[in-house]
Amino acid sequence: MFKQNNPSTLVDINGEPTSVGDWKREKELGSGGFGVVHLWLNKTTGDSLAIKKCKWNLESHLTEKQRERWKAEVGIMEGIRNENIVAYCKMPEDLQRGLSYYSSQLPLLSMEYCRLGNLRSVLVKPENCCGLREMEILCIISDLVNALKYLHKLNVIHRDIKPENVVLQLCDTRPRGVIYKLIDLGYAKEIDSETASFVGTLQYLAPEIFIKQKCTKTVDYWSLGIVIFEIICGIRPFLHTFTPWQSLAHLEKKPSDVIAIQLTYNGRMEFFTQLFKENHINMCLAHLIEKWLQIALEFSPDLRGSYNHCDYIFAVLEEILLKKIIMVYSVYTCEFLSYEINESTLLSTVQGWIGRDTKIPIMDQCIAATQHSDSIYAIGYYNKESPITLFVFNRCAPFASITTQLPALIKILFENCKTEFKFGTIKQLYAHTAFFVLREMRLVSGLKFAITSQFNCLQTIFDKCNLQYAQLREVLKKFLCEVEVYNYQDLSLSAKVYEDTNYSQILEQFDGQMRRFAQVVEIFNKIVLRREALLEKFKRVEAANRVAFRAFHLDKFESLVQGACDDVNAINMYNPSSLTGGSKIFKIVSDTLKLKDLLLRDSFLVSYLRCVSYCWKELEKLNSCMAGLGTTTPQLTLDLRQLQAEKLSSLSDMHRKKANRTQAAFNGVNVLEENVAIRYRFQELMDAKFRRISECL
Ligand SMILES: Nc1ncnc2c1ncn2[C@@H]1O[C@H](COP(=O)(O)OP(=O)(O)OP(=O)(O)O)[C@@H](O)[C@H]1O
Repeated sequence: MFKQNNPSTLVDINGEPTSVGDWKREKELGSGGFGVVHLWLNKTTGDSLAIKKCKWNLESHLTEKQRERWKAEVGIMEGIRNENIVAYCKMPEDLQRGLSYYSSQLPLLSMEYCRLGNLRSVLVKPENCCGLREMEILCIISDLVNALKYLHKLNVIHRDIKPENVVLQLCDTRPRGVIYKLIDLGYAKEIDSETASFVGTLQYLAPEIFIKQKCTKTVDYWSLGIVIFEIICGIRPFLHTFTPWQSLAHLEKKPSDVIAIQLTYNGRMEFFTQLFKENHINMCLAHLIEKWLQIALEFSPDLRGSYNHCDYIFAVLEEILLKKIIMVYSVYTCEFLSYEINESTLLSTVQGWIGRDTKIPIMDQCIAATQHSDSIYAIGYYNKESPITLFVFNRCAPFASITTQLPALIKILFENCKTEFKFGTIKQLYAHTAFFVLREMRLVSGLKFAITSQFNCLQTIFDKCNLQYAQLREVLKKFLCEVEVYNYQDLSLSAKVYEDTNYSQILEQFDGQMRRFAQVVEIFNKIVLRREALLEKFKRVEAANRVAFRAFHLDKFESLVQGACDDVNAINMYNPSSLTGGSKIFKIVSDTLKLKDLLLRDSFLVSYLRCVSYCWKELEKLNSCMAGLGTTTPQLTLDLRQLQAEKLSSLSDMHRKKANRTQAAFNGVNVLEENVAIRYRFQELMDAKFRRISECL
């Protein structure tokens, strides 16, 4: 480290400043073809800046055009204000002075520092070898669309969209705490400029750039398509091991709906109209994105993306992001299902789709949800932030006989274990093995999540049952009170009134009412007994729930995932010969299958699920029975009141007055107990059952 003539600046051996006043060059954030980006930190204020400068040994070799491009980037960046494009930051004067003393004529680009690295560093993680998770993908798509729409509106084409040019920044307001930003507008240029030139990282460039056609916005559509495919599947879609020139001829010949071309293990060229199967997104979203990729990855720039307006391609993506896709986990078939829904999709419609896909008849489907909804519309269960919102169980059998699907390449390896695979295929085999173990672990975690949700739902139904039970008791008590008032008034009547025919008709009706009430009470009696039995059963389920998870062995799945990811890492980094045979893959896959099989056959888990199904079914029956009584009994009460009113109006004024006087006198006394005459009148109705239930009320 040398102190130079500027006293507050320190420089390294190459004459590059490492410290200017309070500012210290902390580390290199990355470098590309021409530039190198460093992190500068102010030790007093804690401020940070990412400063891009031309590589020191390159500057004198740059052509005039390259110099212009460099200056253009700084110029464009200064005028840009978009949350998904890295922000230009004016350099503090002292730092500017210190740095420019040692830098060339080329301007420095000072930007906000995005501390979470670039998208490439996320993609190279072994657990992402077959693509990122859905939520992350949706965030990236949304952020890139926002940035590109903005640039295109300003008539600027980025021309170098690739994972290295997407950086991650912390963001408190985002659910995942991350925002994605585009960097490197070094190749961006105003639309309507001259024909395309070779710029950018070749693998992401639109084909017309290689054949020197006019460069339009559609080059960004192509690169965006390649990036989106890569974040979903983990590899680029078109012959990812070929150079762009090698793939060009094949791209030219590809039909419009082809969104990927791959060499098979035996050297055949395979064309795909769908995403590679080894990815982590739901089927519903996958189909929508496949359709979009068909317009983004159209070979002809004239046809690519533009339908009837220039932002059509972004509008389609935005529409996809707004779609409501409900995620369902079927415990019976141990799989994830996904369905596109809207505000008017009925839950019964979704159940119909589930029935079609899982073969669980609707009447045997038991639906548990992460969020509670009594709505008949499926939308009540939709939650954008939650990966699964509905769990479906088969009341009749915990699990179907499940055959686990292996990735196609692994199947080929197992069927032809003597085949010598090329190194590229072996790498892919390890990636698919890691994908397979990750997927199986996700399915097993889904099952655990399902069981937890089912238990929570059962508890909610039980609480509802208790509430309904208490309400029903109140309703029945109220009815009994009405009866008491009725009898009470009856007590005060003279014999003459009893002979009144109209009145005796009312009495008959009353007797009828009481008989109906006796029936209600009889049902309630059964409810009491059933509820007690269920309470016992529920206590057992509660205790079993705590041990039901012991069969899951998620720790063992985790170590299998770790092992598979370590192998992916090793084969990508240093190509060890120990991994070239298929035995390691065979072991990981068979250990995973064994673990899953043990879980699905676990007798405790199976009987636990059966017991929950039984409780659930019984509770549902009980609740609907109570709901029925809950509506019948108030009606009985109303009818009784009506009878009372009729009775009173059939009495003369004198009798009514007498009745009221007596009522006042007997106020607060339990008439049913005290009055012998009334007890006689209703003794037929107050049979043993009835009295037992009255006591229990
Ligand atoms: N603002 C920033 N915050 C954090 N890291 C950054 C920032 N800007 C750039 N980087 C890192 O530096 C790397 C190189 O930056 P950049 O792409 O701008 O250089 P380049 O020389 O123009 O590259 P290319 O060869 O693609 O033209 C990026 O991939 C990224 O990892």
